[in-house]
Amino acid sequence: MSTASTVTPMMAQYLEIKAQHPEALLFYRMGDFYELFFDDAVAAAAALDIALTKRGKHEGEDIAMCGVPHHAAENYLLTLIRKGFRVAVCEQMESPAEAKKRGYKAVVRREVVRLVTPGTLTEDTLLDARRNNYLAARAEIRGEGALAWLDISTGEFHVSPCPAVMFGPTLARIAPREVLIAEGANGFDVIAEAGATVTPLAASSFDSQSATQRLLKLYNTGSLDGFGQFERAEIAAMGALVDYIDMTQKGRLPLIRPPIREVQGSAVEIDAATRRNLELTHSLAGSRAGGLLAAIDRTVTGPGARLLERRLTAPSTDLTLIARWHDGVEHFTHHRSLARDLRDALRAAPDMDRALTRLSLDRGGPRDLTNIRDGLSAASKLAAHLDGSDVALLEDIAADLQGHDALANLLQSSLVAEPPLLARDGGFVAEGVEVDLDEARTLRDEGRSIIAAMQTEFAELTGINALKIKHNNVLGYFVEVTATHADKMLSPPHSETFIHRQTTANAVRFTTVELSEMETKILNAGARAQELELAVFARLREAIVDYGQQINQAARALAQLDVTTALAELAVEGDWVRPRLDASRAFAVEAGRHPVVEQALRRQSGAQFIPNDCDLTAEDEAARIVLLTGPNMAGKSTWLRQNAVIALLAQMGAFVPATSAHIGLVDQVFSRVGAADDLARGRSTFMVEMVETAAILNQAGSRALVILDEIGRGTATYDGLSIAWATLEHLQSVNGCRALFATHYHELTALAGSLEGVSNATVAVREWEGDVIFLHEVREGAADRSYGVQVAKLAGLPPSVVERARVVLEALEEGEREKGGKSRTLIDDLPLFSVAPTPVSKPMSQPSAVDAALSEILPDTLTPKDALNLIYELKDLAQNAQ
Ligand SMILES: Nc1ncnc2c1ncn2[C@@H]1O[C@H](COP(=O)(O)OP(=O)(O)OP(=O)(O)O)[C@@H](O)[C@H]1O
Repeated sequence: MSTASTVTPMMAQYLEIKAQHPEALLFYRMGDFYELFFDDAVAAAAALDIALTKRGKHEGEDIAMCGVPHHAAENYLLTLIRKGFRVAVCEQMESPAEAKKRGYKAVVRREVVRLVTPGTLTEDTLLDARRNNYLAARAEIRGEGALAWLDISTGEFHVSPCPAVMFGPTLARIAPREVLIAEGANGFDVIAEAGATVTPLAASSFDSQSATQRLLKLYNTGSLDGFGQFERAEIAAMGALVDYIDMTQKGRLPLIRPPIREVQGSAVEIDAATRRNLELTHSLAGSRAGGLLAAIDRTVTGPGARLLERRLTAPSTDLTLIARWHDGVEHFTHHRSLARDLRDALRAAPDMDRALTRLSLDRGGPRDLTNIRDGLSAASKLAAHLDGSDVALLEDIAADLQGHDALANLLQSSLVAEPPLLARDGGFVAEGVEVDLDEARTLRDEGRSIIAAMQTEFAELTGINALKIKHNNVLGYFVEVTATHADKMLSPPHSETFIHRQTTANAVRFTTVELSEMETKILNAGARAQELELAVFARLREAIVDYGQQINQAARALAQLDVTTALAELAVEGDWVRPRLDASRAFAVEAGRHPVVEQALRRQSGAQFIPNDCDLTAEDEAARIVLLTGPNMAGKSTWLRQNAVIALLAQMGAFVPATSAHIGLVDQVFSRVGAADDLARGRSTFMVEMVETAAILNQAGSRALVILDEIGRGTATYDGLSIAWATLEHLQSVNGCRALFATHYHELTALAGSLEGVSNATVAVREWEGDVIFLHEVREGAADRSYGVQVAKLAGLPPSVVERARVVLEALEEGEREKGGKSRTLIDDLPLFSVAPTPVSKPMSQPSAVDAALSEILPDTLTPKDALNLIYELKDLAQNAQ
């Protein structure tokens, strides 16, 4: 059977378009629906949980089909993107009527106007207002790597050299949704591990020469030198991004800001494991609630929240910049009512960056125009509030916030207060902006009353009271009189005005030049009003896009103000202090707290967090290490992590939860927890621990802050102890960094005496009636013992097990004392299996013979002699029972 003949022209068009987008689901527009066919339909119906139907046959088989209504498409898109699909949106490029003009059987022309992928979203409904949505690209040229990343929804564009070892850590920091990589290049696993979608591109997208051309064209400039000196790999990565956006947006490029080149070392280096352990943006359980970011976020705008996350995920190493941030926060901690007013005004500031991107892609609506209007007006109000503050950061913010009156006024006078969502609905341009538009709207809205007025006018003119103006689909508007008035109307002078159209049994119908003009006007008025409004829209859109750079600047200033006031609020609310930062190697925190644990304690039990000091101040280039011992649950991990968190908060420009903090700049933070299960990556617990420890020992420099929590516990005692021992020595002698090292190997505490810069600290506990009470106080010195048995008891281990453990422990300790720790003999000596554990509570069985005898005794009836005999009897019974 010839298949070609069975393919309808429409299906042929579908197949042709689909063939160009095999990797995406094709949303094929048919009237008010997007239809999906074949395998796309099957996949989408399952993913969206919608009905799968059939439509005709192809090659003898039913064609599977499903569809989503055009007006609700965004929600469906969102679900599909979340589930990892890409979608090619194919629109009708002409109306069916236009197609017909080309021929009876002509198929409506359709084109893919956009490819929707996780990294190229622009719609508010598809995006999280408080998070950036990055698309990244990694290029490598002759061993030199680079990463470029771009949030198309805001236009932010960054690039940085990125050697292979930094690929994972950088991805962990920026958390892109989608990463482009050359086909056949390395790094797929790293991207997958970072939770991003991998999109392989042809190597030609990464060609640095065509990349340069693309970038020059994008910025309409003759040279890239104005943006900085880039390595070839950086240009290739940026070029690939631009190429991909061109591809997905089908030739429309959004406003992309000039790339900001990040040099290595400008931000604190934090690898993926450290981010996880410190729970910077997500808790260990994977949710944002419970992470540090959620605990410190007091921002009131989406752009502010995004900036806060960028700051926390990449704290600065630039002392001047950090001081500038701290000055701003400090100013608002002293001017609290000003901060409150500013925050109230900020709440009204919409997300200008995202509105601007949509407008530049011609995907915006009237509300994007009013977002810019309201954003600029909020900006100028805020600038007025900031007048007179002599803090450099705030002066710069104020400067960026003002001077936009011309555009703000234009938008103010052109737009209604609350416009509709879609431009084609009309009604967003204010009255009085365009005479023609006002007239068109009057005609459209008041058409009927104008016709009614005309009817009165004609009735008066002809003296025929029964004259009516009517409308039908064949004639349109017409004047109708009854047959009795026909002659009068058909003879002069009226015949000059009224043109005969139709005679029916009872009536005669006419039109007039004025009426048909009016009809055309009325019929066209709606379309014309729409057209005029769209023209105003296009004009305003252009004015905004032309002014894009200044809008971005104002939006950035708003975000900075939001972050600065939010950090001030956090500081006031939690009694946080401004840290002292300098180029020394100090690390002295007094009464530090962990913000997340503190908040959790308050919420759960109302318990107070016990503040603790930390002194890690190092001499010159020497190492400084505190070895922390103490029982489980005492608060070791909390103390370790709170100090790393305090350093990061300080360098992101925040105040810190302490009564004072002096921190010499930190440029790397490493945090490792021993024996963290990492089943997801399929490595054994101990292997993970060692791989991660190796990374620290190989990378940590003298400005690193290292936190090691029970390293070595993933293996046998002596192996673990030896590894912990050697690790500590390496940190001290080779890395020369500042480190906190929590361990349960008490043997290590001896190193404090022999290794320069190593000291002991312990978390204090008190013992009371055999139980342990946690004081959560970190003190100098080593823990005397581990209290593991007591902690086990607290955890609800059966009393018999706890009791047995206590006996074993005592024997072990005694053996150790007597035999110098030869544990093999010690264990041999222990009657480990010779005695069955004593059950503390007896099973609910029959009463014993002694019990039975006792219950039968009636004491008042016994003589003294009987009583004595009974005692002998009971004793015998008891002995026999054993
Ligand atoms: N400074 C503190 N003040 C009050 N409570 C605290 C403090 N530090 C820790 N805690 C409480 O103690 C609990 C245990 O703390 P943490 O996990 O730090 O102990 P740990 O010594 O590291 O225990 P493990 O060795 O078992 O991991 C915390 O969840 C918290 O509720």
